[in-house]
Amino acid sequence: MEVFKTKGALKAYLKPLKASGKKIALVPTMGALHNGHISLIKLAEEHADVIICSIFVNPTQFTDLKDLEKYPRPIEHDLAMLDDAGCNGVFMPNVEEMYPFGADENWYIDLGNAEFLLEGEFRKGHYQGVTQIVKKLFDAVEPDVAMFGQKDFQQVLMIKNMLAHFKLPINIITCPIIREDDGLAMSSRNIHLSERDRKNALVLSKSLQFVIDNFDSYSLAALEEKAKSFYNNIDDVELDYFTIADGNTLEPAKSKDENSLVALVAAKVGSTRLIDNMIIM
Ligand SMILES: Nc1ncnc2c1ncn2[C@@H]1O[C@H](COP(=O)(O)OP(=O)(O)OP(=O)(O)O)[C@@H](O)[C@H]1O
Ligand SMILES: CC(C)(CO)[C@@H](O)C(=O)[O-]
Ligand code: BAL
Repeated sequence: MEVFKTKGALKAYLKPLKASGKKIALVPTMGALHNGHISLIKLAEEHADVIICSIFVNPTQFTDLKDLEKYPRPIEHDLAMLDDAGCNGVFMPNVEEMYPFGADENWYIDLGNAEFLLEGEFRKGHYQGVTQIVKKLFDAVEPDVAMFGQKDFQQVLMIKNMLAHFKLPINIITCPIIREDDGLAMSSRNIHLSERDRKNALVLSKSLQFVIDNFDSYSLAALEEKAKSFYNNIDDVELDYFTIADGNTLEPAKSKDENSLVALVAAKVGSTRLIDNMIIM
């Protein structure tokens, strides 16, 4: 497995591969890898010949400095996992490589109204930062396909809107959420959970599963209310939102007949903010 710290070295590696017709997949990550990330690498193997994983903790998408500072960076462990998974190349630039004129460079694109809902409401400007770095990663790799996890449901929508904005010919593949045996969605931030937080964190997947299991039994409003009641009286868990939304607009679903329905949740468990979702249809 090759490791690249600069765009130049990465492009030099990819050029002959592209010239010989190889298809390139990009798997963007912020590192601290787990089996969710590895599932993206494995799925990429079904869509491309050469898999590039990027590891970059992007400062412009963090709205909370403490969250950025404590983001885990176990780089040796990450490289070993990627090598085992059969990844061909890792792009791990530093901040100067991605933001040569400083991380405060200008960036704003219209991502539609969904930018301001859910995560966008609680992490203002987050999706400008995400699309800014993903555009830079796309420019560096010029992949045929790029893999993203459904766990960040809204992120996939925002990246598709960014792609439409720039008319980029990249196939975006959304990968299913990989969970621990007890249902907790894998996340790099899970390592911050204390033993008690780890148990409490199950409320996210349980409340979502409740909606899936009882969808035919209650109205949308009753489903949402009952799911939210899972969060009453759990010490140290603070619900940011629980919503059943239209999967295309992320606006609250008006009826069960929408083309696409998804239940999404974000909650602070102890001091760790987690998100999760389940697609209803
Ligand atoms: N449990 C999971 N299953 C499948 N894909 C996942 C999972 N967790 C993260 N991903 C995807 O991996 C990619 C990189 O995500 P990232 O590096 O931010 O990891 P993460 O675990 O989501 O970390 P955190 O949520 O703490 O930021 C994203 O496309 C994300 O949606
Ligand atoms: C897509 C991404 C790598 C951009 O920094 C990040 O938001 C993530 O890991 O989901
Ligand atoms: N996985 C989404 C990246 C973030 O939380 O900033």
